[in-house]
Amino acid sequence: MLVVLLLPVAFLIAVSSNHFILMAASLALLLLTELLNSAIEAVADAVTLEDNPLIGRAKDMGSAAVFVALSFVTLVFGEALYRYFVA
Ligand SMILES: Nc1ncnc2c1ncn2[C@@H]1O[C@H](COP(=O)(O)OP(=O)(O)OP(=O)(O)O)[C@@H](O)[C@H]1O
Repeated sequence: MLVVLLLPVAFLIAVSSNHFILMAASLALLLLTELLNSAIEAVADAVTLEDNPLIGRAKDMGSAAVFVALSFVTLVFGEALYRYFVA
């Protein structure tokens, strides 16, 4: 959802085609990690819904991957918005 909303924003505030590609790539990375995290969660829940330290670890690492991708989106879009509105 966030990805769909931010893509037109990227198109509007990008200063060059390469800049737009960087922003679109950061969104694609976020979408990829979200999909893989959801896949890990689905497989983990299919294996067992009971408490299991390894499943907990797998889900934590999936969430951490999403956090890393989200941080990158924040960095890329933060810089672009700063450049557009302030600089
Ligand atoms: N079967 C399990 N065994 C041990 N720990 C679990 C198990 N299921 C979930 N957990 C722990 O609870 C946390 C939250 O799990 P949950 O399945 O709700 O994922 P989530 O990160 O909330 O998912 P979403 O990305 O949809 O918000 C996991 O990060 C993990 O630490």
